[in-house]
Amino acid sequence: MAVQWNLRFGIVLIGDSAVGKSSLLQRYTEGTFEEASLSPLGIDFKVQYLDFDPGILIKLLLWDTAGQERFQSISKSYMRNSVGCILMFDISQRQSFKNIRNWHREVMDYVKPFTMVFMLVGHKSDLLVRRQVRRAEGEALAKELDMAGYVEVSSKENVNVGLSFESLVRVIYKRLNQGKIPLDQGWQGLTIGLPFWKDEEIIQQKSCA
Ligand SMILES: Nc1nc2c(ncn2[C@@H]2O[C@H](COP(=O)(O)OP(=O)(O)OP(=O)(O)O)[C@@H](O)[C@H]2O)c(=O)[nH]1
Repeated sequence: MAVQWNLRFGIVLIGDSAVGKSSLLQRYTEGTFEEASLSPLGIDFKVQYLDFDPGILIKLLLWDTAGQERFQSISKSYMRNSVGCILMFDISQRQSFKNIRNWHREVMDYVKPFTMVFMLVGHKSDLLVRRQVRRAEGEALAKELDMAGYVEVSSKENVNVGLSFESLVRVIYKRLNQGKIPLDQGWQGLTIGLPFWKDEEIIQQKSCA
């Protein structure tokens, strides 16, 4: 029987090739880590359910994009199907951090007029001795670009993996409740399934796929 969810959020993982997007997704959804993982041929996705506030089940559609240039047109179409973006760099590769601004600009341009909530992830935090980006720099950039936050994560050592997704989901949920996320018919980024209570009013189903 199909799972009855209240909300469905599309979340896309974006960042340079080899920052660890597939590894983070694998750790989060399957609890495993492999030293060598195959790059998706353009796009891959996983589903995860989150028992959120009491009585609210959120279905996450998690899109794993390929960082390589040749796949970028494919990745773009999935940005529009998402309300959240895990924007990732590798703390041991300064260039991947420098590229965050470009990724951010590209996503913002592409998703207009829809909303995108970003979480900045400094990945491979286990590589402390090879660190090329300070935590304070990550925090400052997330603030400057008005992101939901900055978190340092290691998929290898399983540090802050759930936190990175759940903090993003919490901010999206909060903004939805504040009416800051316009719901357009036909937009797949955020979908309301079973009606749920928000304060005094009930949020009804707008569209359900
Ligand atoms: N030390 C360390 N290595 C990691 C971590 N996460 C991933 N890696 C390694 O980084 C490499 C790249 O990981 P992927 O998950 O394939 O990276 P990706 O961003 O999906 O790469 P593309 O698909 O090419 O865009 C692999 O060799 C992983 O084993 C981590 O938390 N710590």
